[in-house]
Amino acid sequence: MPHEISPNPMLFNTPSKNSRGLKGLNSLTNGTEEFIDDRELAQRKAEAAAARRNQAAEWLRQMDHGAAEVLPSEPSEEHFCLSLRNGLILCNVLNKVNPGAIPKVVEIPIIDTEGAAQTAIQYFENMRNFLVAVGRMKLLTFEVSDLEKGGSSGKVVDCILCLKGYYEWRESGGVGVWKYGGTVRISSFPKGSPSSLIGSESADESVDESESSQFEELLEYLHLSSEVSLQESKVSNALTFLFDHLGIGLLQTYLTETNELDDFPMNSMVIDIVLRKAVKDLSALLISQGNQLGIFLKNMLKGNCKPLLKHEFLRDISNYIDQRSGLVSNEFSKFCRCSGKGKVVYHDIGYSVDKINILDVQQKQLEELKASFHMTKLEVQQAHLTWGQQLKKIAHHTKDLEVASSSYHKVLEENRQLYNQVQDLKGAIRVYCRVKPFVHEQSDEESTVEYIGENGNIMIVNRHKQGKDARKMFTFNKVFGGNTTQQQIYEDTQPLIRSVLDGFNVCIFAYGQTGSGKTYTMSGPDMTTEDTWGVNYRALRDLFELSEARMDVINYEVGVQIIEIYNEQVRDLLVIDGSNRKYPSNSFFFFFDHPCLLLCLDNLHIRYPKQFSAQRS
Ligand SMILES: Nc1ncnc2c1ncn2[C@@H]1O[C@H](COP(=O)(O)OP(=O)(O)OP(=O)(O)O)[C@@H](O)[C@H]1O
Repeated sequence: MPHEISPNPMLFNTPSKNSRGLKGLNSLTNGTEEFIDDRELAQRKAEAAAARRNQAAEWLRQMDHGAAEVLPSEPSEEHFCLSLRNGLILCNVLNKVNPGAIPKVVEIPIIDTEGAAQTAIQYFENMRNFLVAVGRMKLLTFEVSDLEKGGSSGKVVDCILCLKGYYEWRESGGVGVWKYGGTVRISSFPKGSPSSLIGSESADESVDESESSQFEELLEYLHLSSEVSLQESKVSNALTFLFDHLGIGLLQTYLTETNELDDFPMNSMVIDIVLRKAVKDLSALLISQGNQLGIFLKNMLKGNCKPLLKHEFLRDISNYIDQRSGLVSNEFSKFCRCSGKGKVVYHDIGYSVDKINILDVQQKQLEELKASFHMTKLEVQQAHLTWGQQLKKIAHHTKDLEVASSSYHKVLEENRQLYNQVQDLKGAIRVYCRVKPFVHEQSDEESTVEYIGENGNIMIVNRHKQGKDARKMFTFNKVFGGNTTQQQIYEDTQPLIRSVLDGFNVCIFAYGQTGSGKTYTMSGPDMTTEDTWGVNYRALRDLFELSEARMDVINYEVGVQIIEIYNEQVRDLLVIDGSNRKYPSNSFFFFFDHPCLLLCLDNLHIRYPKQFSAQRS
């Protein structure tokens, strides 16, 4: 399949009014800027489009009789699309260009009951067959909707001109390169310079006739041999590459511009100016190349060089073209992109200096961000390292704690045993005496307590007796005087509560005559005031506090039973059913399955049962 040159109308199909021949292009290289307004630009574009459409229509008319009937030589855009919409002309022409490309063309639409819809489907089949065939031939194609109102008729025109170019190329023997809208021939080199490759319309008519005839002689000499076609093809390929490269470069530059900066003036005038400037520079380069090649060839024809054989001549031309292609390619690369860093340069586009600065600033910021990212990464790595070390330390400490904890439990057990041994040594049964102070109305009376010793002795005096019988000494574990506080009373009992939680039974009760202060000592005068709490409350408070403190080690269950012993009758005070409250027998035994704290809440006028014991297990 032949090589096709990119059909960008902005670059390659400059309308004749605005087209520039050799001299016109030269005049653009003097650095003067030419500006046109949007209106003029639009007008030029419309003219160019109409010219191309007319060219396409004319060719279709030549190729197909049917087209000559329905399609005028200068149709309006609407008429043009309308005439082609049924696909009939296009299919017929394509079958002429490439016989058998579309085997079945719907010539006369069948109008049946379903009417227009059916007709449209048949037309559509023509269009579809045409587009498929064109696509298969790797030619320019378009969408069916481009023939509808609002579609891009330019694409349809491109397709037809492309087909035309292909057809002409085939007709001329299918050698070398081709492009629609203008054939590429070696004869166009000297006459129109390489700029003629841009489009057939751009040939400079003012070229010297004598020069032209000299080149015709040259062509004669070369006999349009296949070698010439090969060189022609090489030149065209090189130029095509350059055009493509330029186009992509421009597009990239433009997109980079518009993406980076929101305020880029995106109007068609600016784009047109940029493209025109690019085309101008490209054309200048091509002219320069063409001139040099022209001079080279002229010199050869005039005999300035020594006579060459045909193959030497071809070799020299080939070398020359290779060399120049490389140079031009470098120029365009420089134009579009900086080599190396892929940074876009704008020295050929004056309006973007500010944007370069912005890009530089952004580049700088990016580098700063990279540096800070690098720093953060290092910090994270450092933190990771430190955490790792700390984790190791913690693991080490945890092991130490495990060891310490196991030895702590051993020590605790030892401590428990020693503690309870101390309690044992203090006495399994301890009897304390508390002297009741005089209450208000008794304040004038004389106390019978004559002496209270530190070792638990108390001396009682009977003032009604004389001599030896008047004084009696009693010994207890400890004697508490009349001004002893509730806390002091409890202090000697407190260690026994811990023993209960260590698995020992403890019984605490008060004994004494009526009004001697049993209730006062065991319960206290005022339950609501903690300072006056008696032994019972304090013992229970410690019991719960201790069991709570040991919660992590031991789970204690605390149960309560409250009984009343009165008149040798035992009653369970927590039984709701009154009939069962009494215990069946008069005798009452305490059986301690579990460590027990027996507290006497109130009077214990004991004649206490022989079996009663509060022995420690
Ligand atoms: N240590 C004390 N200090 C001050 N007041 C006391 C003391 N001991 C007892 N009392 C007072 O003596 C009175 C009798 O005390 P309490 O009721 O405790 O005696 P009791 O032995 O329980 O009597 P009963 O056997 O009749 O129940 C109460 O008013 C009490 O407040």
